[in-house]
Amino acid sequence: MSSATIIDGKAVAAAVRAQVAEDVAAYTAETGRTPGLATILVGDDAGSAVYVAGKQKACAEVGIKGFDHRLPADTSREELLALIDALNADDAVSGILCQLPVPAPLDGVELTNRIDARKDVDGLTIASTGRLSLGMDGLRPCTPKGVMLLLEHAGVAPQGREAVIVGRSNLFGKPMAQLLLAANATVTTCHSRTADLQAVCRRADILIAAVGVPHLVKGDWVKPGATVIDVGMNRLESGLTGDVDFEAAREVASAITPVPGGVGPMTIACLLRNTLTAARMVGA
Ligand SMILES: NC(=O)C1=CN([C@@H]2O[C@H](COP(=O)(O)OP(=O)(O)OC[C@H]3O[C@@H](n4cnc5c(N)ncnc54)[C@H](OP(=O)(O)O)[C@@H]3O)[C@@H](O)[C@H]2O)C=CC1
Ligand SMILES: Nc1nc(=O)c2c([nH]1)NC[C@@H]1CN(c3ccc(C(=O)N[C@@H](CCC(=O)O)C(=O)O)cc3)C=[N+]21
Repeated sequence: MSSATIIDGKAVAAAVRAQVAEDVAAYTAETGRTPGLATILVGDDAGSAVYVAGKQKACAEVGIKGFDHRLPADTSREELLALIDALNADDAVSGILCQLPVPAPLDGVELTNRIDARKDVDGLTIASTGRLSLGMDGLRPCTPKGVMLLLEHAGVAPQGREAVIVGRSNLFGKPMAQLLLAANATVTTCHSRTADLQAVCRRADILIAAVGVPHLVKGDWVKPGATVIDVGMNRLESGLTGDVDFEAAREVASAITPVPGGVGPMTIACLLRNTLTAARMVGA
């Protein structure tokens, strides 16, 4: 029985973070400035709080100053827009991230779009999204960018390959499709209305699951020799689980990411890198 190479996202992310730490030190020595990342977390979702804490801790480790804004779930739209305006104007803040989803009736798209495009370290504003789809340079969404780095690390070149993404969110699926298209893959994006999802998945040389349904992707959905990327982050009583049946898929795939320790750590590493890029753009 063959078994896939496990793509060690934790190790790749550690290497990216070490490089960012070096680059931040050089930037600070040269300019006398310290890059800063402001995170905005509205409400008390436990999962979101863990992610934001992870982001803040990672900042401290690479010499980026963290500004941790936590607000109650009933914070008004006006108050949040005013906070974002203040952060946009603050020279100590190079990057701003509004953790999604935000509690109803707040509009995550509206809030995200209030962020100055030069400080958009999540790459989720209309401007950044448009730049990506037009093939212009700019800040790219962290998780899709992290997946591209993992593919590169695993020696998987997307050019000419069939890439199938399950999930079409603005946060991940859509920008992932754009990055793979830019890298000359043939891209299919699936969602809850896709007919015969299993058959579409089986076409994939690169299969990416970002759904939020534990173990949706079964072993026999994977084409033998494919690369499988599991973006899913499902907090079950048994622990953190992805969207792929890892034990079954690893017997069929040639390379696969685990959960945890796969894509998640790359998201944070790419966020740090985007923050330094933003600092260079805004001179903060
Ligand atoms: N590792 C990381 O850094 C990150 C992890 N995540 C994780 O990835 C997962 C997806 O998150 P996100 O991208 O925000 O997705 P959303 O929850 O916003 O969307 C889920 C997508 O999956 C599709 N979908 C739902 N059920 C099915 C199904 N049975 N068959 C096929 N498609 C289905 C939906 O289709 P439709 O559009 O038709 O409703 C939708 O496009 C979550 O587990 C999340 O926690 C997300 C971002 C970063
Ligand atoms: N504006 C915005 N930007 C985001 O980037 C964003 C967001 N909103 N909302 C939610 C998703 C999810 N997300 C993760 C980040 C890190 C891990 C991560 O570090 N995961 C670790 C495990 C962490 C743990 O143990 O809980 C791992 O997979 O090894 C996971 C998920 C960012 N997101």
